[in-house]
Amino acid sequence: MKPKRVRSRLEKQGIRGPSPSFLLGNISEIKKIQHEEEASSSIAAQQKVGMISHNWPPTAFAYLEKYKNDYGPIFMYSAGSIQIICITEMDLVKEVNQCTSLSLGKPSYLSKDRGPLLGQGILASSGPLWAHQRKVIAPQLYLEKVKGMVKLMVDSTLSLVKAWESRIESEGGVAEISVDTDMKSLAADVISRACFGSSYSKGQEIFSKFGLLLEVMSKEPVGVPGLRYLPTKNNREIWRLEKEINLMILQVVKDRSESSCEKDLLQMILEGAKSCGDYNGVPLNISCDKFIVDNCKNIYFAGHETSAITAAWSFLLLALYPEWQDRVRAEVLKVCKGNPPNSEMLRSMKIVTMVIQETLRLYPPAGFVFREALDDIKLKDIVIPKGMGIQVPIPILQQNPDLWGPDAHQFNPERFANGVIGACKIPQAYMPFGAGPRSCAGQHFAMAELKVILSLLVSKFSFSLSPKYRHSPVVRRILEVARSDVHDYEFYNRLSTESSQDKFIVDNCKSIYFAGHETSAVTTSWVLLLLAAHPEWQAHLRAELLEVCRDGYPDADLLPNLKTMTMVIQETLRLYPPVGLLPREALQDIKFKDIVIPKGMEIRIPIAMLQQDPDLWGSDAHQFNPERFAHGISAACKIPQAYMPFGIGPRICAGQHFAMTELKVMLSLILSKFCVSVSPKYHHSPVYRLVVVPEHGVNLYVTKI
Ligand code: HEM
Repeated sequence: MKPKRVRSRLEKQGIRGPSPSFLLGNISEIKKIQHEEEASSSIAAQQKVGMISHNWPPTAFAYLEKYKNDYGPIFMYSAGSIQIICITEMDLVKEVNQCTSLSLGKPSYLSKDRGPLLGQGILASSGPLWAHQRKVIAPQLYLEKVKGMVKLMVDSTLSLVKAWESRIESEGGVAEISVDTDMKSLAADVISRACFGSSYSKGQEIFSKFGLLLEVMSKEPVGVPGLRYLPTKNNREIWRLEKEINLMILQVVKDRSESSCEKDLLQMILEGAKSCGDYNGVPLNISCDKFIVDNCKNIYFAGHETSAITAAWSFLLLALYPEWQDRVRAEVLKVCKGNPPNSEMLRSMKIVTMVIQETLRLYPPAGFVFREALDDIKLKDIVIPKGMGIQVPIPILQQNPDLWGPDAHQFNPERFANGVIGACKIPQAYMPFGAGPRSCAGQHFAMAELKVILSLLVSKFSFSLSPKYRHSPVVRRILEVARSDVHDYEFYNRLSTESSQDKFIVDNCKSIYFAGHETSAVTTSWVLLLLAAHPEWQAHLRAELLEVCRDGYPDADLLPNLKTMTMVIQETLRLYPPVGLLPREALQDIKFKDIVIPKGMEIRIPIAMLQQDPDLWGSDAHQFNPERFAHGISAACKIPQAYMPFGIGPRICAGQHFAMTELKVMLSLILSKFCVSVSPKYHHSPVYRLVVVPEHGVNLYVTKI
């Protein structure tokens, strides 16, 4: 049904929402609301004075808060071609959760726009195909089966315990550990063992590629018509990874003999694939191979990052609330008596359970329960038209003070002492694992895994917060409908509007920060990378520094004598100019040479291309050769005006002397103390994101001289 008709049917029933624009719907507006909120977020403000607030949903979902205030607890909005009704009213939430009709399915964009990740597996499918998959997969994750998997969870966690023990010892008793990274590897190990049994190392390889696919796909918005078919660089990478992953999974299946007695999740998917022809006589239209591949990917997707991030949040909260850390440790010691936990012990851990429940309330990994009306469907007294997406925002409901009391934004596991029913006025508002027939099939698995991880690590280690930690929960929009990128447009718009005095001050502070921050930072990184790749120039520079500065630091008088340094920076700025394009707009008709450029036309000068044009710079234009600047810019290039890393003309960078001084000071201090070489992890991929940046960062080996 056409979006306009769908909306008008809901409008007639009193449901309102912002008017959508053609093609993008409310995507641009949503993006703007988010930008504004994130810039002035109270979380950021509190962070500055060293406080951590758990009330993050109003920032991460600022657009939903705004629409809720403007249009009431049930409202609609539009994300590209997708029409969505968002429900925060509990009576209707309950109806959605209790609805068992197959007419309420998963949004079709999940298997379309997110096809390479989810395909038609259990997470994304609907109707009889989902019902068949649920019947195959869910029983394998029931409590009884999970009991048999506790040992593999313990084995994985004990490997991490060993690794942390030796690290802490080598670092003198205290180590600063990036817990979220380690939790990701641990959860990947657990799910690989559970899914692939004895072939789990192959599984790990597959899933590490899947992690890459996830990362590439998180850059792609959903809901923008036709986008997934375009052969963009990102899409081509997605297609390549998808093909590789699918082939690798099928190879593991092929290697597994017919008579395999494995009891892992893959085996049960293989069994299920044998009967994937029909469900109660309804043909399912899915090949065996696709059934297997998509469900392997779904289980990994559903069960990896969710558990990893929950474990990481739990440790953060325990570090923030040492009294709860002590209570967890005391309980584990009492229950396990120094032994690794088994399923019986896990069942007796009340405090650990409460801490996990409270963590999942404040930081639920899934932002929404998503559904789609596959037919017109009546929920309470609202008929939701076929094709409408339905969203229930989990974090907003789980921190609603009307439901949870005045301490709704605080960490207080005690509220779960008498279970979920004792914790919340309407217990159905607690839904970290979703609700109803489509609730998380792996929740017993996840709870067991989290209890194993927490109990083992808290009994062996004590956690406190590193001063480097910055609290900034964000929503990675993998499954949520997206907002397209209008960043460049907004940036230039903001620079050109000056009205009040305050605005003048605020906008110019922001402009100076924007203009002077990332540009200098990224140039320093590129210089260091180029010097790491060209050790002969690194040696020249170091010799110059010794000669000019002796053992001292460079001061204003010495800096002009650093000739080699200037050449190296100039050559870096030629090859990697942070500002790749110079934009202008004709505010009136304007004549250049014999071309009249009409008012309103944007003009772009591609700096990066001009600075590597062999006709201007010679046959070594693409090579790093600072020598070309030995006699200044005019000798380096046939037409010196083609060198414009700082722009050109009356609008040339006002901070170029500041930048050159900053670069020289930073580089001379770094290089006089350290030697750099390229790490094998470095992957060269310069990309243009407002400034030209190394896509995967710059990994260097740094050794002290
Ligand atoms: C803390 C950890 C986890 C959280 C918070 C979580 C949360 C969720 C949520 C919110 C859903 C969607 C429910 C709905 O739409 O109503 C879901 C679905 C699902 N989860 Fe989990 N999950 C976790 C771990 C796991 C694990 C470890 C596995 C597998 C081993 C798993 C397997 C699944 C599956 C198969 C589904 C699809 C169910 C269906 O559509 O029928 N999850 N999960």
